[in-house]
Amino acid sequence: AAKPKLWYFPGRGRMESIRWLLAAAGVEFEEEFLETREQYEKLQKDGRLLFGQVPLVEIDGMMLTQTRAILSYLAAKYNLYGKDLKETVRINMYADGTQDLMAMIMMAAFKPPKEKEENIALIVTKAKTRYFPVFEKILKDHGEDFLVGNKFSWADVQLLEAILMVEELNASVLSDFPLLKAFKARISNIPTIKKFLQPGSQRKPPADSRYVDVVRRVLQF
Ligand SMILES: CCCCC[C@H]1O[C@@H](O)C[C@@H]1SC[C@H](NC(=O)CC[C@H](N)C(=O)O)C(=O)NCC(=O)O
Repeated sequence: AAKPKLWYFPGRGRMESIRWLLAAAGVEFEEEFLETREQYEKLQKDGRLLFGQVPLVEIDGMMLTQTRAILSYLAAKYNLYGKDLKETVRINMYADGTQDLMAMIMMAAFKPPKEKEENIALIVTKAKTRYFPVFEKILKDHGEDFLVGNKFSWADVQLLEAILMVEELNASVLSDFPLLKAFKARISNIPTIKKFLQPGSQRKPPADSRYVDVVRRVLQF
């Protein structure tokens, strides 16, 4: 079968969680990077962007947009979505929470420089007071290796992605969360994830001014 194809800017943004999930599932994918307004307008003209937005993923003969819809499709397709509806809804809750946390980091790149420091401090505080305590408690209460049903799922992939992103802002953010520290080591050692964490993988670096400039140029804002 043809490899899934991802259309997005040359950076993390909303597409990075999709890259993580495909990589965790051991699925190779191709990427088209949007660097010019023309590329974006062509996708629109060709009717490939349902609401005129990216991420866009071509998979199984479909042109998919809407990040959460794509992630849900992939989680189900690669059996990373729980054994029944009760597990699936838990995975959705946890994934939505980590998406909310990562969206703060994603948007921070577009804030004016003078607000950056304050913004980062707020994100780290949110991670330490709202999100990480929840996942530390889940791991403590369940005493299992994974967040849901003691089986590797999309929720585990996204929590690791979020932990690493917050650590890029503050390296000692897990100092009060021993179970999350162990979780990070465990999940990072899953072969498909370990490979994705190696240099040279399709994982993207933190947003920089070049990335912001490309997005602003393509989307003209
Ligand atoms: C101020 C922050 C702007 C961020 C802009 C983009 O850069 C990324 O880091 C985040 C977004 S992604 C690009 C943006 N896509 C979305 O907002 C998709 C939202 C959708 N609900 C999804 O989850 O996929 C885009 O195509 N916009 C065109 C436009 O709506 O006309």
